[in-house]
Amino acid sequence: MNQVVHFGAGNIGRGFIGALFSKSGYHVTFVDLADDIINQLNEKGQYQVKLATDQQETMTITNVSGLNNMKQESDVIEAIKHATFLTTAIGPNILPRIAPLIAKGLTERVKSTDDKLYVIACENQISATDLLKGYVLEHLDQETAELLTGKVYFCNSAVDRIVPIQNNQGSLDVLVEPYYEWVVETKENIPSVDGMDIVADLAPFIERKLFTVNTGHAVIAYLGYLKNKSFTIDQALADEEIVQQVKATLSETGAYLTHQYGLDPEEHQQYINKIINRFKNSYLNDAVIRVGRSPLRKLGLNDRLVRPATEAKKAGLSYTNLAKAIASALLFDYKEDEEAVKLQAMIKEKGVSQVLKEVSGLEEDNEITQEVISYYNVLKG
Ligand SMILES: NC(=O)c1ccc[n+]([C@@H]2O[C@H](COP(=O)([O-])OP(=O)(O)OC[C@H]3O[C@@H](n4cnc5c(N)ncnc54)[C@H](O)[C@@H]3O)[C@@H](O)[C@H]2O)c1
Ligand SMILES: O=P(O)(O)OC[C@@H](O)[C@@H](O)[C@H](O)[C@H](O)CO
Repeated sequence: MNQVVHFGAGNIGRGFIGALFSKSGYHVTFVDLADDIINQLNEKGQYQVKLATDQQETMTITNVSGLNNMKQESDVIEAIKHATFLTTAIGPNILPRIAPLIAKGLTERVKSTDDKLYVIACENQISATDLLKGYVLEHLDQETAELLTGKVYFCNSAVDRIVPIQNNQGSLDVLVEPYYEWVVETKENIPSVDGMDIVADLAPFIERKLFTVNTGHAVIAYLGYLKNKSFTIDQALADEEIVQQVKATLSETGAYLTHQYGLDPEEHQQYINKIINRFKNSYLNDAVIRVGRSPLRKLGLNDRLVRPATEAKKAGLSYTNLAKAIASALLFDYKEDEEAVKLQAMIKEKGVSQVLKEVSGLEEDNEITQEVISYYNVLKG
């Protein structure tokens, strides 16, 4: 049986990527540091993926097992030696931490086989696999790095499926939305996996996804949080002001995307409408505090808020609603979120303007910065 090593046995790992591989006839070895999940994967060897619909259709995911990367390093290396795919869905900030072990696995693998391995980071970040490759190369000597050529392929990807935080007392089962899209960039003839779409150029796909699904999601999460910290996304969308703000923001990202990639405006509008309907799914129970998580990452230069704003500005397009979205992200002060706590401490110590410079790469005299600050003061009240 073909093998996959997947880092991150969380919501997307179990509810999306692992599930697709299992359904395509692969054995999936999940690698995670959460003992409870790893033990259950090994004891049960299966779990359920349940769709967030009226009927709650359920699929059983089999041929799964788990390894703890902190305690079973040599087993992970062995698994990498025998895999066809190595995937991650662990969070972009964690990639540097798993890179040393992946490097060890690749070092052993290229000594023992010429079989091809496809590495795909399934994270909400532009060029996540390239970033992972860079971290891995830092841990390889020149000779081993050269041996990867023609044997190990690093493919960027875009993943789309809403999987909320699970409310099921530590069970392995995962509730997911029915919709999914997984686009992988490669020119190689890679083994087919049900649900994986191959493209030669990912840029329009990842930007369309990140600057529509994730920008829209962030607007609802941050404005929703300001209205009620315990809102879910669908509850926030019951507020007409938030609906209008999401639509206005997605018109701005839409104008940039159509300008940049020559998308058909009508088709893109249908894509936006479909996504707003996905957000309204009340079965998902998706908390604004999950969607707003890690605001420092989300305020990054290349992420869902700042990049479309800077790109729209460059193209002479409107970015005022994106500036408002950035301002609302700066107000995310959820105490259980490490990055939110850090962000608020930075704002208190240095002021918004300096934070925008350090976190988002926006200079003080940038017109975007000035708009963000004026919205920040209005929203702060
Ligand atoms: N949930 C979604 O709707 C969704 C959709 C598309 C993409 N994504 C992306 O997928 C990635 C994962 O998101 P998620 O929602 O599944 O998060 P999650 O928190 O449910 O899963 C992350 C998993 O990684 C594990 N982990 C963390 N640090 C680790 C380490 N050092 N070593 C090993 N395991 C470690 C955690 O224990 C957890 O099981 C993120 O990049 C996210 O942006 C999420
Ligand atoms: O995972 P994040 O923190 O980058 O973003 C939060 C949500 O917007 C995200 O998880 C979406 O649910 C997902 O990207 C849908 O495909």
